[in-house]
Parts: sequence; C-alpha cells; structure tokens
Amino acid sequence: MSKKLTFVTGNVKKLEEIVKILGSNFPFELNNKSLDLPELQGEINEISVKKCMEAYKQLNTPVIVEDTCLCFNGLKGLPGPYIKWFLEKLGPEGLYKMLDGFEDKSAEAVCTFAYYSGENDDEVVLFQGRTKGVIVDPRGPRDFGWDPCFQPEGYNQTYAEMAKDEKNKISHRYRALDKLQTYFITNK
Ligand SMILES: O=c1[nH]c(=O)c2ncn([C@@H]3O[C@H](COP(=O)(O)OP(=O)(O)OP(=O)(O)O)[C@@H](O)[C@H]3O)c2[nH]1
Ligand SMILES: [Mg+2]
Repeated sequence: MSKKLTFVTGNVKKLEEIVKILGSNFPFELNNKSLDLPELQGEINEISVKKCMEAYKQLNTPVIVEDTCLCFNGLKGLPGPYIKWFLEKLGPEGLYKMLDGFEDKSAEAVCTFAYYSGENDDEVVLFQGRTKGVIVDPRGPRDFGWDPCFQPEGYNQTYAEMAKDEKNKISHRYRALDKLQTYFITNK
C-alpha cells in the first residue's frame, strides 16, 4: 500500500519547485494542502518542528512542511526565518539596501523540510539544505520572492535570472529535497 503524505504550504511557488525537483522519483503519494500555518519565533530547527506539529494537529495525518530562511552573514543570520516579513515590507531592493553599511554582503539560503508521521514514538524528522551566495542589487524576473537579490556562490546570475532548471539543481530547496528523497526511498 502506498503511504500518503500531505505537504502543507500556502506558497504556490514553493510547491511548483518541489513538484519539479521530485519529479516521479518519490515513492509515496504526495498531496498538497494549502494552510497558512502559524510560525513561532525561535531558531530555524525549532520553528520547523513546531510548524510541523501544528500542521499535524490540524490535519491528523502524516505531514510535511517546509520553512525557508534567508540569513545575512553581516547581520549575524538575520532576517533568517523572518525573511517573509522583511521581503513583504521592503521588497528585494530594500533587502539589498539593508546591507548598505555592511561590507559583508554574503548570505545563506536555508531550506528545512519537517516530516511527522504521527505514529507512536516517532519524532519530527528534519531535512536541511543550504546554498551560499551574496545579496545584490535586484536583477531578473520578479515572480518569486527574494530570488532577484540572491546570487549563488560561483554564479554571475541571480536565482531569478537563472533558468528554473538551473536553480533547481543547486538551490537550498533542491539540497533539502535530496535528503528527504533519500530518506523516503530507504524507508519505503
Ligand atoms: O526568492 C525566493 N526564492 C525561494 O526559493 C524562496 N523560498 C521561499 N521564499 C520566500 O521566503 C519566505 C519564506 O517564508 P516561509 O518559509 O514561511 O514561506 P511561506 O509562508 O510563503 O509558505 P509556507 O510557510 O506556508 O510554506 C516567503 O516570503 C517565501 O515567499 C523564497 N523566495
Ligand atoms: Mg510561512
């Protein structure tokens, strides 16, 4: 019997990338449920665990959630998990300008998937992927969040300027999904 998992996100762009990256190489049926889950403050892993438990509480079925952070090294990791609100208020230009007074423009995109089966004795399992880069004056299409101001290390294009398939080969999300996929393939 194929196990059913529910991926909970309110973000269609995330979902689009996840479906593309996983392709047909995923051993379980993955449904999507769009809920805007409350996110508590704290460290990255703690936020993901709590978000996952909240999803389970609401749906009472095996769940996967994802949380994305954008950490500026010059700001000691901030905005990190709060990037959504900074992006919403400042846009990609504002994110770039935040680093005006800082020589260090380096950053890290961090993607954390959290899975909870709901079974007795099981705990939330985390899968994390990180991609290093620099924050630049925005370039490229505006269809996904802070992509225009994040230029991955070793590239001269921003995430937004790269072809989607190219981003999906090196992104924080790809790296996290790679671990998640391996876990589910070995724990079929
Ligand atoms: O340019 C981008 N490239 C990406 O690859 C990417 N991944 C996430 N984001 C944005 O960063 C914030 C994360 O917050 P977040 O993880 O809480 O997401 P969310 O609230 O939109 O969805 P969810 O929590 O329901 O899954 C939100 O503003 C997302 O739009 C990205 N922007
Ligand atoms: Mg969210």
